[in-house]
Amino acid sequence: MTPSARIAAAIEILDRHLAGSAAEQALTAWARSHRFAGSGDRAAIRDHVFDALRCLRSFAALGGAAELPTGRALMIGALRDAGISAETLFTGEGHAPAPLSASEARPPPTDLPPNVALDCPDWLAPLLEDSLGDDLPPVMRLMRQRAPVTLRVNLLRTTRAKAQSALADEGISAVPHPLADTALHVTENPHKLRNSPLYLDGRIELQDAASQAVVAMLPLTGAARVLDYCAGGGGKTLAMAARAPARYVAHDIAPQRMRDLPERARRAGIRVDLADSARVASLSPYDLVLLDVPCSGSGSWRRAPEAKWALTPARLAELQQVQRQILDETHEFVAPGGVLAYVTCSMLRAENGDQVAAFLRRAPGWQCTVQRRFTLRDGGDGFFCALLTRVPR
Ligand SMILES: C[S@@+](CC[C@H](N)C(=O)[O-])C[C@H]1O[C@@H](n2cnc3c(N)ncnc32)[C@H](O)[C@@H]1O
Repeated sequence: MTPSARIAAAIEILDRHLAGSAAEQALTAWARSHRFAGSGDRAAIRDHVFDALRCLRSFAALGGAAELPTGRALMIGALRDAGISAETLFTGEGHAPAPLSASEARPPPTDLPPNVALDCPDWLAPLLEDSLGDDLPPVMRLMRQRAPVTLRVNLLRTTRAKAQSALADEGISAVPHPLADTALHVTENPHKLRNSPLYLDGRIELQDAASQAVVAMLPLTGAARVLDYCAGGGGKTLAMAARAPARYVAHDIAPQRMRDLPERARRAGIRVDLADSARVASLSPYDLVLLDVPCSGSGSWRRAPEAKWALTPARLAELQQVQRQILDETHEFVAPGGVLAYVTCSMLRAENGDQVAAFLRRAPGWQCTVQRRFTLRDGGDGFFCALLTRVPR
């Protein structure tokens, strides 16, 4: 496919998304009806679509969208944002999009309002500013870019240096990431990872660097029993188990999310018990309970940009309620002297420090010993981790 034809495909997919389909669904539907498109075409089109979703407001404004964005406006805006003249690709020739109309060809505004330029929803700007202060503009600028591809090296199976060199032998370049001693930042050929023997035999996993840094903060040494209460796919369960031996118990309100965990654990040389709520209670107390709670995901909007635009004040309030509830229903599982680790991939104070402060007011006999927030400026996704210790009586 030509660059213009890829843009035309992205326009079609974005229009389908703007009409209500999830972006992944719209991409899959397009690929099914265009089987001639090769993997390189599909990857390039996907990049166009996700770039546009990350930068929805600014691209729409640069593309001259009136009220609501359209696929065409987004792609015209994307080209202008990259300093490329849209006329060179919107030629109408072959499979290229139709030439620009007179209104589309009008020069774009030169000074976009700050929330538009930063692709920040208006209602969220004050909340993000309250949380990030002067870091808001640089963090939101980074949020407009693609997320880095980062690996976690399974230290049970290899070392970071050996993994780096084995990857290089396969043509995959990676460099140590400063945020965690297990992290490698992939700088070349990330598309080769899925078929790499290192991935297939459990020596590496895809995992964000800040996510790994959070796991490195957990007091695992000497812990005999560890519960991952919101385990999901089990990324953090596996990362913990690769750091220190213990009995690892994984739970999730939606157990089907953990369906790949046994196979991933087997590949990684790790044992994990999957447990329902009754079993979680019967196995308590735990030395460490990890609560990687559901949240706005504001730290990972680069990877899931639809979530940035879908979040509403009502949904945020609902999430805060679930977070409170999870803290309240699990803290009794922690042994005296043990730790409740409260983690989000959010940068919003309302889901982080405010939740911890409110929990400490509700639950006497607990203290917060460590609290750290990561932003995109640290080199990974945005995360928050607070270690709450149950003071022995
Ligand atoms: C942030 S994700 C977990 C990601 C996972 N820890 C990882 O590292 O791959 C949050 C998870 O919490 C689960 N969840 C939501 N509400 C819950 C609840 N009340 N109790 C337990 N798990 C819950 C969701 O199903 C989701 O899988």
